[in-house]
Amino acid sequence: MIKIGFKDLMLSKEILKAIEDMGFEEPSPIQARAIPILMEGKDVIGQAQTGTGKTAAFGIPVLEKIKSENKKLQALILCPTRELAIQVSEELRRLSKYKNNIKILPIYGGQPIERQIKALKKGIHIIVGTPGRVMDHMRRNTLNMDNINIAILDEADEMLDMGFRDDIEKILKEIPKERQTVMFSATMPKPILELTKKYQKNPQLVKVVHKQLTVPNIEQIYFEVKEKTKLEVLSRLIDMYNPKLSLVFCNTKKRVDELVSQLQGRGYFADGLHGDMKQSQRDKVMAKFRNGTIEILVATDVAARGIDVYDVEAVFNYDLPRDEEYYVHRIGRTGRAGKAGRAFNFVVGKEIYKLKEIQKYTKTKIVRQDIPTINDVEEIRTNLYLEKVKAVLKEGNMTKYIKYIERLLEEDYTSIDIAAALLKIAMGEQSKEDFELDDEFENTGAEPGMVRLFINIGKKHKIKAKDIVGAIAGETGLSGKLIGIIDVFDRYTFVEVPREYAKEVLMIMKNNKIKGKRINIEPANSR
Ligand SMILES: Nc1ncnc2c1ncn2[C@@H]1O[C@H](COP(=O)(O)OP(=O)(O)OP(=O)(O)O)[C@@H](O)[C@H]1O
Ligand SMILES: [Mg+2]
Repeated sequence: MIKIGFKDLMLSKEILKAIEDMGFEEPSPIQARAIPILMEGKDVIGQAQTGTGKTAAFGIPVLEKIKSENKKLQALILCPTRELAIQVSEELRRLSKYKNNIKILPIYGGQPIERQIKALKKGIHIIVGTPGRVMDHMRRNTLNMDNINIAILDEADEMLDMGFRDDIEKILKEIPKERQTVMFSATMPKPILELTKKYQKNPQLVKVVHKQLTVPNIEQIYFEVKEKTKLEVLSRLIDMYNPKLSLVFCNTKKRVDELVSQLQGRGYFADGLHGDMKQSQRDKVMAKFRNGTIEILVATDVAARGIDVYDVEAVFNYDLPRDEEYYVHRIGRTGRAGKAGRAFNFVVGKEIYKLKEIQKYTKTKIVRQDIPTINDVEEIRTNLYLEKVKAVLKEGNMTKYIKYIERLLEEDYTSIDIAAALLKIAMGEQSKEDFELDDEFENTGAEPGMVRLFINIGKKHKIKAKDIVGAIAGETGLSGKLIGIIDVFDRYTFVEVPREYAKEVLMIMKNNKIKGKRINIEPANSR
């Protein structure tokens, strides 16, 4: 088969330049096949696996079709969630970098409608919106749909599903009939294909066929767990694999909130995303996740469709999804654009049958693994350190350090003992086992095995419990789950840490700052 390049797709030089800036070397299969058909003006049903560039597959032809000198609205893209509407409009902005007179506007609920109306008045060529808000504008007559000649439904199956179907129908009825109608998704359940007949004219089915519905570069694993142990298993997996970013799916908003506070309590940088949150809050969380301030995003299925965040290395189905399609979309948040990813599934009791259904539907094998023991976590952690040591050895450049080690060798220590001692320090484990209890740690009122530390955080602080736990975990290198928080009171708080770590925490945190504020920390018995 001849490889098609972007240059073969009859694109304008502005688009080709933007594609190059974005680092796309060659079109993905769905792009190579769908772009020419869309450029011809035909209706398309496009299906291809998650993370394979469907956005640009419809985005590039849309941008090429816009006549920017005409200040009228010419294209409408509908997306199921606000986060996706924002993301798609960002991708279009990047693609239109050198066609900078094309105006693109995302419109979604939660944002003040007046602001959107004002922006619309300036002349917008492409709208990327959620059905609800687009309907809102239609009712207010703030959208002139008369010149739209292409309508795109991203995540078409989800959008046509239940709740949105009426809205979509009303919106499409407002758009002139001689339009192009396009639908894209990674899944196209049969009943939905039948529905498209109603909206599309002689649609071309562009399906990038694969045996599996999910991408092969995602390693898929399941664990048989008890409901009670899910949190512990999740923590161990995160400690073990140390993914840059993780996405954890729960089935309800309540479960999301619960898990977020449990993870924060264990010192992880976690936050939640679900439909009950205010838009501004949702935007903040997404932005923090994209820039890595939040490392674990716990979400309902609002984050399952279309969301493209670069460093998501692991997806957890903390609760198995209710239907098979959602499995495909959820795990598809990792392993995007050819990168590797891992998907972990927690299976409780009879849910194993559900998992079998999922495997049948996706035509993939999800491999069973034993729950990692604390020793496994330790083993993997150690391996990570040893890998680091090897990397430094490979780099060389150690003359300076060799000199120091020679001093110890002269004192009759063996090199193997010295190396072991250094590793112990590097792994933050020095003096743990032979730690002697000082009197100051007696009677602090903590749980058995723990020591309570008093922290004075001063007046008018904006420090939250999770900041404190997070800072202690970060500064001391102790995994956050070893530290418990009691509560943040007016000017002070207590934390509980395991006895063997108390001295170390105290030493490191003395004169330390949390959120830029100097804290005062001491054993709680002196209170
Ligand atoms: N030709 C290409 N070469 C390299 N990267 C690409 C190419 N096309 C798109 N990408 C990048 O791949 C990532 C995934 O693309 P996109 O979000 O469009 O996937 P999708 O097919 O819509 O997935 P989903 O089904 O999850 O919505 C994006 O970061 C995008 O910028
Ligand atoms: Mg997409």
